[in-house]
Amino acid sequence: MTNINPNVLPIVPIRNKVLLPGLALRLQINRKDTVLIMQKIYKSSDNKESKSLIGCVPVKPITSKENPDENIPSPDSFGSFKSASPKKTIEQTFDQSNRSSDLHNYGCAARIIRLDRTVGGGFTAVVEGISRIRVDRYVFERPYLEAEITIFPEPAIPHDDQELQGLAVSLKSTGRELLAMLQELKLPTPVLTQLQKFIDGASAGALADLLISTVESSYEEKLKILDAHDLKTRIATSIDLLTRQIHILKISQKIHSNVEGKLSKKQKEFYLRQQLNAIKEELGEHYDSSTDDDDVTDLTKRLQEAGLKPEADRTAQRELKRLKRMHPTQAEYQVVRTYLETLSEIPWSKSTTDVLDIDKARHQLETDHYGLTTVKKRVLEYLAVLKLKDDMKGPILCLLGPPGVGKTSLGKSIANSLGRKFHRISLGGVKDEAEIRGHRRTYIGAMPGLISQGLRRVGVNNPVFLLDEIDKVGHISSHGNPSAALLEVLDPEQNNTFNDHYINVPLDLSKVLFIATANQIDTIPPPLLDRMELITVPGYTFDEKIHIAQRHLLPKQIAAHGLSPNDVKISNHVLLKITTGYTREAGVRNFEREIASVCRAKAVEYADAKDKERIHIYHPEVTEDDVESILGVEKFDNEVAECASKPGVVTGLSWTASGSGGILFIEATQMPGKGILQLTGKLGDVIKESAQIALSWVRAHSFQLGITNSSTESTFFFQRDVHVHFPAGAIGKDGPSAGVALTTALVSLFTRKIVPPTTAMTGEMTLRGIVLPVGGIKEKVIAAHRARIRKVILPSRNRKDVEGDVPANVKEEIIFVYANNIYDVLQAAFEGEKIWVETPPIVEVESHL
Ligand SMILES: Nc1ncnc2c1ncn2[C@@H]1O[C@H](COP(=O)(O)OP(=O)(O)OP(=O)(O)O)[C@@H](O)[C@H]1O
Repeated sequence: MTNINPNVLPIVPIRNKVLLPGLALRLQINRKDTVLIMQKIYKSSDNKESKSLIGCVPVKPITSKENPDENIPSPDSFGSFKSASPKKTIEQTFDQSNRSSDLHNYGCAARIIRLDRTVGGGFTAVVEGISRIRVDRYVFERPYLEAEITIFPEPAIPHDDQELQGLAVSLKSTGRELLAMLQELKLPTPVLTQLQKFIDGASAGALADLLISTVESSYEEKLKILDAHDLKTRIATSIDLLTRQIHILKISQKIHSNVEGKLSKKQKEFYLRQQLNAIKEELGEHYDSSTDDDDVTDLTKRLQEAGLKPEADRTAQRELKRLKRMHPTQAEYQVVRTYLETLSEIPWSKSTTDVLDIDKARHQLETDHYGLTTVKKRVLEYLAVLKLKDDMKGPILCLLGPPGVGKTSLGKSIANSLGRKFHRISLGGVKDEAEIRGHRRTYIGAMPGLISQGLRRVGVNNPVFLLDEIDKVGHISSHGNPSAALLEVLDPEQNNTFNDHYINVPLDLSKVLFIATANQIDTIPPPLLDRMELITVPGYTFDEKIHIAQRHLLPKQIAAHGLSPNDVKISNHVLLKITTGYTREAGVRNFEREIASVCRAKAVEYADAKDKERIHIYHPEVTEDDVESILGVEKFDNEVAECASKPGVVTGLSWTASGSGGILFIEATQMPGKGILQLTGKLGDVIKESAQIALSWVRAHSFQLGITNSSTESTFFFQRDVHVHFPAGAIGKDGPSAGVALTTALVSLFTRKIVPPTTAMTGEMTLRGIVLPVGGIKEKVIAAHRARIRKVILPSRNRKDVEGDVPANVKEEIIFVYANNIYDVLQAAFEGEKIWVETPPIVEVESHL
């Protein structure tokens, strides 16, 4: 880190103002330079003393020829002792256009005591003068000015210097005289007390600086005081100026007393307030009111540039008028200012140009994501329509799928392919309608809603908004109904006049391309669902995951860890070990995390070898053993193999709440009792009813299945209780699709016959034993494949789903058995074992016609 040498300081040119030691000044600063200077200052934290020092150097005065208005006394100098106010248009900023040759030779070293952002994106800094400096040589001018300086510490008055002693006494008495005049003006006591304290306590040099800054003087006079590092000259000049001011005050008081009677109470208050501000400002206690004026001008300009819609413009003008009438210390001032700032930042008419090149878009989608064919196809159709019709009206796409399957990154890729800006709005946990629609401005701490904030952030009115986790948005409550607000956002017929309570003028969202994502469908309110076109993004098979890893995740992680593609090589079988042994998910998020851990370890190894100059011993290949030493022992065993076969246990296929498929073990056990069926595992009503149906069917066919000895025996089931449990008890389960698995589990329990754990099943069963089709087949089958299931028993009416949707490699590795009725299921589940003593009756097949 570099130290700031106190003899070399960054130079901040200031216009029309002079900073003197002991005084504070507010500067408006052009952003680009500030960032650079601030970086320089704050980075060099080693040298605390000089840490936040800058040199404030006034710009040379413009001669009256160059600017004839400059030396005309300001009209507000009537009796007041406000310093000659700079022309409002000339800001006391430092900007790139100032060259060293424009600057005065003397300045003041200052410490930055506060830094605030302004509306225009710049900064204002409050600086405190420390000591006079002379600029000896500019070290460089770009990107900001920096100069070698000489510091002039404040000299003490030597005891034997009679002349200086005398001057100091004279300064104090002139100061007291000025104070007496001010007391007559009835200024507030705290200000006067402070001034009194200075006069009594401050050294002559400091007092000269302070008093001079409170009297009316021209820029040139102020520069003269700045140059006067010699005490004698400084005190003498100050006495002159003070005496002149006292004289002016006396005259003005005379006029004032004549006029005062004619002033209304309001005018008088205004007049006194002006004076108070001037004093406070000079004492460094007050904001620079010109800054606020600049704020308003700046706001007006920005509102003009924002191209507001007529209705918004009317509101803006009305509020601007109110703002101008307000005093900045009023609490309401900030509220109105923030509101106008928000209005000016909404992209009313700014938009990006769409790149509607289907071929390019196809290429982009293909490069960013592996697989996901349906989604890509649908997106391209969407773009094609957009190209032909030039209108975004149409259903909102909703990507539905488990976490980590690339829904968010697909959204980003769509935005990229369209050449649009992308913004993600996370709706998970949004319970309050105001979060979508904003708070009314009467509310303390009111803010615009997520949609308006998103527009503000992207700065254009045609971005791609990804409404993430739309299924987690809250429903009606005491805080309103966020999903109803979303409905308005997503409705192409209404969203050109979306009403954000904070903005309070209609916003046009019709150019925004909304894409929603959801993990599950059940919790999406039906009206919202109705507006959206669902595109399912199913979980990946191991094969797909390995492709994704080789093509996307691994190169991404290698680059993220500062390595080059040849520095880490992971073969497919090692990747397979990572995904099977360390992750259990439908998507690839954890897989990516584990790959990142491997890359991190390789990065350390690589850097180490490089440091020791033994790069030749570094091996880019990652072996299975490396994986174990980096990631530890495998977290997940082969799920199915782990489960020993037992009577009463059957592997079912589920569609979990997270939207992914999964396998689940249904456990049934019996005990002596009274014929009670107990069900556990956080089950919904439908699944409970399926269990009842299963038990009834088994009881009805108990003789046929060899469970009871005669078809009339009824005691068997009355002497025992049956308990069925669905493990992972904390996760809610529902739906009819466990019907066949439940029946099989009960048959297995009572017949003591075993279903191999590598056989899984799904399907609804009627009381007559007919097997009905269920949903989510693709996800369930993919999950079964992930869990190394060999045989899957499915309703025969689901055959088309397997044939149409399931990836070929999965189909190759799994045996599918399609069942019309429960007898087919039992036959397949018990793998040809003889399960019935009597030939099963022919079950008639339901007609679908
Ligand atoms: N098919 C794919 N091709 C390339 N990368 C993918 C694919 N699917 C997922 N990824 C990568 O997986 C990571 C996780 O994806 P992303 O964050 O988009 O998941 P998500 O589905 O939005 O999850 P969530 O529902 O939790 O928000 C990203 O780095 C993404 O690039």
